[in-house]
Amino acid sequence: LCLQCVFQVNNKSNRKYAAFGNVSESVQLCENTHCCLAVYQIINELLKVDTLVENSCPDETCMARPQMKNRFITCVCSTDLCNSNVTWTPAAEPPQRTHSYSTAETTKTAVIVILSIIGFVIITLKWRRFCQEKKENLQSSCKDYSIRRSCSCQTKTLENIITDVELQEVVGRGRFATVFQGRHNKSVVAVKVYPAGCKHKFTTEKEIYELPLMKHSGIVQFLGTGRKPDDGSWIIVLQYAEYGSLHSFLCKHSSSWMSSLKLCQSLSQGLSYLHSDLLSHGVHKPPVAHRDLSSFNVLVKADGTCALCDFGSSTILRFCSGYRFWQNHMANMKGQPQFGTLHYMSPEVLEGSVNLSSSSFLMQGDIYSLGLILWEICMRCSDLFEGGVAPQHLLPYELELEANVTVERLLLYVSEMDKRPSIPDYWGALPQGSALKELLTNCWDRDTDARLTAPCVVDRLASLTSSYPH
Ligand SMILES: Nc1ncnc2c1ncn2[C@@H]1O[C@H](COP(=O)(O)OP(=O)(O)OP(=O)(O)O)[C@@H](O)[C@H]1O
Repeated sequence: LCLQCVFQVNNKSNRKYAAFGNVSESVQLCENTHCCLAVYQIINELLKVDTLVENSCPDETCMARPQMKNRFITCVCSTDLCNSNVTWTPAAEPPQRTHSYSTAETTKTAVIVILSIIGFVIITLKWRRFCQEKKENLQSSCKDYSIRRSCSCQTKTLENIITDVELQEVVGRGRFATVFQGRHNKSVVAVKVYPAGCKHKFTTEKEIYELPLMKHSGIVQFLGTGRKPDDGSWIIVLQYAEYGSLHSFLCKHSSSWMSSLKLCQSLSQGLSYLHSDLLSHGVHKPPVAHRDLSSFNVLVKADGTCALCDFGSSTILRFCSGYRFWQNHMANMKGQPQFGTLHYMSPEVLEGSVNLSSSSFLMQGDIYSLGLILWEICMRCSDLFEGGVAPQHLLPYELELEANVTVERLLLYVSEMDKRPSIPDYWGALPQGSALKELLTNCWDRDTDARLTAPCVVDRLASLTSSYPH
C-alpha cells in the first residue's frame, strides 16, 4: 500500500526526493515509507512548507512540534495527505494596557528602575569575574599541550624554498587556492597556488607542513614553498596524488572489501598521526586538529591509500589557540556556506556549543567528520551490497537533504532530529556488518566524549581486517 504525501519542495529539480516514490505534481506516492513529514519554516509568522520522507510516525494527523526556538515546526503523520494540514497558532502578543499613572505608581516605578540598575551592575561585575575564571580554566586545561613550549626541542623544520617549478594543467580548485599538476626536479608534483592576497591562509598551511616529524604516509608529502615572480602568488609544492581527491575517486570507482578497508585504514592512520603528540630525539610534533576534514580534503595515491591534505583551517594544539581559531571559523560560517565542507560539520560546531574548557573538542570534531568519510567509502564497497553492486556515490546527507544543503536544514536534521546517514539494512546480514555499524555510530555519536579517538578507530579497523578478510 502506498501512502500519499503532499510533495512540495523548494528545489523541485532535486531528483533525490523522487527516490522515495512516484512524484506526480504536488502529490507523491511514498512507496518506501509509511509516513509523511512536513517541515515548516516560520518566516514573519508565516509558514513555508518543505517535505521530506520519514520512517517512524506514531500520529495519524499533523501535530505541530516547534523546533529550534520556534524557527521551524515539524510534524510526522501516517494518513494520506496528512502533512498538508498543520494546526499552528503564532504566540499571541501580550495585550496592551493603557492607564494613567498615580503618584504611588510613579514612586513604585522609580524604585523598580533603581533596583534594576543595581541588579544590572551586580550582574555585570559577576559576569566579568566569570569570564576571567573561564579564561584561566581554558589556559589551565591546555597545560598538557603547552608543557613543551619551554623545552629546548626543535619546533620547526628548515624552510625549503623552491624556485624551479613548472605549472601544467589545473587538477583542483578550492575556496582559496588552485592546484596544478607540475614538474620539479624531473618529477611530477602538485602545486597549490594561493593568490597574493591570501598570505595568511598560505602561512597557516605552511606552518603545519613545516612542523617537525610531519612525514607520514597518511599525510601528503610536503616538498617546499615558493613565490611566483610574475604575480606574487604563494605556492606550496606537494607530492602528486594520482587519483586526486577521495571524493572524485569514489564518484568514479567502487571497491572491494579489502580495497575499501585499505582506504579506511590509511585515512584513519593519517588522522591518528596528525592528532599525536610526539617527542623524538629532541624534536617535537604537537597534536594538530585538521578542522576541515571531508572527502574533498583527502587524496588517493596510486597504491590505493589515502593521504590527508588541505591544512588551511588546522589548529596546532600546543599554542592553545582553539578559541582564537574557533572565532575565525564562526566568522567564516556566517558568510556563504561552502559546498563539501558544511556536510561534515559536527552537531556541536553547527550549534556553536563547543566546550571551550576541553582541549580535545577540536579532535572530537575531526572524528565526527572521519565517521562520515568512512561511511562514504563503505557505501562504495561492492562487497557490502546485495548482488555486488554499490549505489552511486553520494555525500553524507545528500540523499536525505540536498547536495547544496543549508546550515538551517543541516542543524534541524543532524542536531535537533539527531539523524545520521542511513546504514543499509543488508549490512545486518553480513558477518562484519554489525562491527562496521558500531564503528560508524561510535565516531558520529552526539556525545563528543563518547566518540572514539583516532588510534581506537585504527585498532577497530585492524580487527575488522583480521576477522573478516575477503
Ligand atoms: N597533492 C595533490 N595531488 C593531486 N590533487 C590534489 C593535490 N592537492 C590537492 N589536489 C586537488 O585539489 C583540490 C583542492 O585542494 P585543496 O583542498 O588543498 O584546496 P583548498 O583551496 O584549500 O580547498 P578548500 O576549499 O577545501 O579549502 C583537492 O580536492 C584535490 O582534488
